[in-house]
Amino acid sequence: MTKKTNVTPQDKAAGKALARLQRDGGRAIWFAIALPLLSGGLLVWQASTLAHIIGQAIEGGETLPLLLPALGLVLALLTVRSGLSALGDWFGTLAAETIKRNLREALFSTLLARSPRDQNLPPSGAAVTAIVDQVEALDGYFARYLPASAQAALLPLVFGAIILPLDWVAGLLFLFSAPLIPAFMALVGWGAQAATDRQAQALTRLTGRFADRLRGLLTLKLFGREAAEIEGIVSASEALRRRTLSVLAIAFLSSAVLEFFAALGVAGVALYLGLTFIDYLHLRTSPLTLELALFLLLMAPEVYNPLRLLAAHYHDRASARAAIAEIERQLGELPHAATPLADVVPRGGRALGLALCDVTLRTPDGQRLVLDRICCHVAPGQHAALLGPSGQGKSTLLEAIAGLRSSAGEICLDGVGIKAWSEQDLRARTFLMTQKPKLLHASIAENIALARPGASRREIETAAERAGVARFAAALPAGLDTPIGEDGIGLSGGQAQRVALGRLFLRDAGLILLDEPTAHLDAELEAELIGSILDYARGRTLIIATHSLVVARRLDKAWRIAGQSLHPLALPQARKGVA
Ligand SMILES: Nc1ncnc2c1ncn2[C@@H]1O[C@H](COP(=O)(O)OP(=O)(O)OP(=O)(O)O)[C@@H](O)[C@H]1O
Repeated sequence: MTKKTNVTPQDKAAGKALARLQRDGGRAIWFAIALPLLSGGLLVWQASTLAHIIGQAIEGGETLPLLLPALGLVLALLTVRSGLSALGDWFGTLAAETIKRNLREALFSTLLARSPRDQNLPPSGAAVTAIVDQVEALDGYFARYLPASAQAALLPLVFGAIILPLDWVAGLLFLFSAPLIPAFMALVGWGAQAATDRQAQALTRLTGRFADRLRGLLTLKLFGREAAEIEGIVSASEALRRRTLSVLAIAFLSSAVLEFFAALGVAGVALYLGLTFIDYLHLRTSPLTLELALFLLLMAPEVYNPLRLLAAHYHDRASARAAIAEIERQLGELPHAATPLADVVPRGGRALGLALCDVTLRTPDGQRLVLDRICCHVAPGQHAALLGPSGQGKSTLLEAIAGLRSSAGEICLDGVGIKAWSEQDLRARTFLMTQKPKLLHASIAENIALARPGASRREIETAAERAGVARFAAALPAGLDTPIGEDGIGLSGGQAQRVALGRLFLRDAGLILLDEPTAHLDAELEAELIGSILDYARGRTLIIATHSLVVARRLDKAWRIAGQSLHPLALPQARKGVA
């Protein structure tokens, strides 16, 4: 088995990304780091005052009333330090929440800005894990690890430097033993990063598998594959369990190393003080007072405390680096800022003419040629049909015209290449209904209104009427307000198709692209809906991909896709408005 023994370029990149994200924490992160340091400074004052009180009470014979102001000071210091700690924690949480919120916004907006047909888009389960779980894994790094690492780097040295002039033996013991602890911890935790990386990947695999199988639940049930799938999920969970345990084993081992050395250091100081008091050791030039001995004893655990804190949060660093690597593996390089997105406002305007010149389209994976150097022209306001056997490229062509697929050659809308069209203008002026339009988990009315936010109830009802939705919605318990499940559960295939088609009538598109809009409908309903579509598309350009010659005959012209080419078809035209 190969073990990571060096800082890999991936680690370096993750470190840089974390440093960049840290800036999003603003001042809060600096307060989260500075307040515990201040509290650490006050600790020296508190310990020395307490040692003074006990020393004066036992060696100086001072009475309680005389010591009351000092006792009050200790109490005040305790209160202030607790306040500083709580405030530090609060700022740490605030900074971490701000960083996570900004990162989620940036990741999600960048994901939304990409084409849904992008070949490199991660599976939805993996994207959810990256944006929700992996971003959450950064919390401990900013809220706890960063303040703890600053305390571990500074406080033991400061405490050691304060103690050194008071007692050189204890000072040297602290100054030498404290740095040894992180060194040994680093040795023990050498493989921690690799183990945490493996754990993050196992989590993505498990969630990805879960999300995928949930979507295909019906298919699994129909083929009686539930037991096999449970086995698959159990083995993915088992892999995650093993990887989590190996991360925990490293964390426990490095904590044990720390505790061992810290206990040794405190015991060493106690032994040295005890032996000095009973005159076995004579390493000091001046006599050891009770006050000084108490101060040293009180400070001894505090020297190691910041290191203990660092050990407790050390895995947060490994988790954060693994999370960054996993996010970048799934979603690409971390975006610097959120991608500005604005909802498209549907716009009216004249019909858009379409011209294809030597257009070549490949499958999304780039492996196969779908259409080879095709040319055609649809005049503004003309209605055209795309026919052809299954799998020949009708959907691919419609999606390319809508700017969702990359293409070679020239696709021009209104005389302008679509690459020159802004995403906003393209969406505002075109309408594409895909073959499997997505319905959201919302009411029928809300699903239709998706096409025009702010549409009035009257407009939604008219759209529902035109799409043949109103007829079946009237029989539902809440009419158009009836909620539908994910993917149109609760509606028949043809009903779901009509709800999606209802969106067309809320847009004022200059180019309408419909992919088999009547695939699930009987002949009568098909004729009725095509009539409604043609009526609405008067004065607009319309292209319908269909297998139905009846539909194609009602349009102005038709092409047949076959053998990677586009062939004009002369069909006897049906009288407009008549099936
Ligand atoms: N994501 C993908 N990755 C690889 N190949 C794909 C992908 N999507 C589609 N294809 C391939 O592209 C070709 C064209 O598919 P397309 O969906 O455009 O055909 P179609 O004519 O619309 O078919 P149908 O009439 O069945 O809807 C098919 O051979 C299909 O296998």
